[in-house]
Amino acid sequence: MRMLLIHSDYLEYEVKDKALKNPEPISEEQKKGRLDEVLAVFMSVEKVDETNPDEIVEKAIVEIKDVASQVKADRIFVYPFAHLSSELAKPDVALRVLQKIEERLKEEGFEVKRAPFGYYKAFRLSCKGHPLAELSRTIVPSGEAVS
Ligand SMILES: NCC(=O)N[C@H]1[C@@H](O)[C@H](n2cnc3c(N)ncnc32)O[C@@H]1CO
Repeated sequence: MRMLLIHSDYLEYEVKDKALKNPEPISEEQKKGRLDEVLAVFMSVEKVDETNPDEIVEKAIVEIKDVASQVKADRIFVYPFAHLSSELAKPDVALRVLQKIEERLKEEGFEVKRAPFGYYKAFRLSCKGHPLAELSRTIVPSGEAVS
């Protein structure tokens, strides 16, 4: 999994079009979303993650909690983003991983939104610009090589 973490004044999105034949079903309310004072986490779930999705979820939680504590963010935006890797996991695996990450972050006490999966979306983001405002992380299941 590749993650781009942006500490932001806000992130807002608007669903524009389907990017998959069968995108995640969403309500009218989910077609737009915004969080203020948020750690936006853009995530590409990778093929290698398919060997142990549950482990990837827990490794992602560790990394996100670490950055969130450093930048003092208690809101997280989980953002599916298929542009950080050329070796993407299948959509059904990727969606399950991202749904589980959302669920686990809520269990950890964060306020969380997750942008809809399988769509083209317009988004606006205001990066805070401090030294830790733009970070990336790469995680793989144990025993796998980072490509
Ligand atoms: N910017 C718009 C967009 O990325 N849209 C992506 C993601 O929402 C989602 N998606 C599909 N596969 C993956 C994956 N492996 N990891 C993350 N998201 C995925 O499906 C869309 C088309 O690839």
